[in-house]
Amino acid sequence: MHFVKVHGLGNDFVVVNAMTETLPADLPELARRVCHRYFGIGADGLVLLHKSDAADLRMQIINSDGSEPEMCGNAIRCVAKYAYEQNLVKKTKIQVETLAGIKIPELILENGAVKFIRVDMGEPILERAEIPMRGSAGRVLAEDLNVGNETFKVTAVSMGNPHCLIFVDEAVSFPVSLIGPQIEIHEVFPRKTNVEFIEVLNRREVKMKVWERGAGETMACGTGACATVVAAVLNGLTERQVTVHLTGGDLLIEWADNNHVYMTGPAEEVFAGSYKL
Ligand SMILES: N[C@@H](CCC[C@H](N)C(=O)O)C(=O)O
Repeated sequence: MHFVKVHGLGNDFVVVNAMTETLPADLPELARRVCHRYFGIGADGLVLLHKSDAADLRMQIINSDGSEPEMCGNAIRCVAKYAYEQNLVKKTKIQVETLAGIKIPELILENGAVKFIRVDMGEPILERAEIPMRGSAGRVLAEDLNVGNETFKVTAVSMGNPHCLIFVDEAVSFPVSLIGPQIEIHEVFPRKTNVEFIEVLNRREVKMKVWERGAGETMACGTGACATVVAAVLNGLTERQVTVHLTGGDLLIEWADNNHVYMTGPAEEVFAGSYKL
């Protein structure tokens, strides 16, 4: 199976063109195998490119634990760059079908090369039941969540996939890998959740650490950065255009007046190879 290893700010993926490669039937098992850091290629997720009847192509992502999320912000930037450079599409504004609907990455070129990708991530979902999160109807804003013997103030936002956002005094020293997995599988999130720990630096900059559903702590999360800014605005903490500093680098996020969230950041191809099925 031919693949390309890519990353968006260290959030890394194995990309396979499923339009030309023959894949085994058990895709969750394939994802677990190729993503394994010691016995496989090593990645946070497996990304498959398919033909689409509704868009230029369809992106399917499978987390390293074999679960299938609705959307991935860092992967979609990598996919857009790959599709353009491999001539799978011959335009700079690409429609990509995902389980969270059609998203639109736009390539920003410098001297003919892709420098950044700006993605129209669509509208955030704020209604509790649609995130989904259990409890009475309405938005989830700075609401108490009991985790073990601690209580956190959480805000919940879906960018197609669920995010539980917590503002903390210091992101870098926060015990992400202790608290993150407990919230990921908390009973109030019926489809589990991604968890973000956010330190507000000023009204235009935040630091964020993430525990991802199905992948654990990663160096960056694109949908998580978008959800972070939506949560920060809703809590009155930042402006609508914010630089999100992640472990792997920065994303510029704008929650625009048309209610769409725009994410701008890089994508890199690291190497290509073939994997023995
Ligand atoms: N890293 C991604 C999100 C990948 C999916 C996530 N783990 C989930 O299960 O929702 C991003 O950049 O958005």
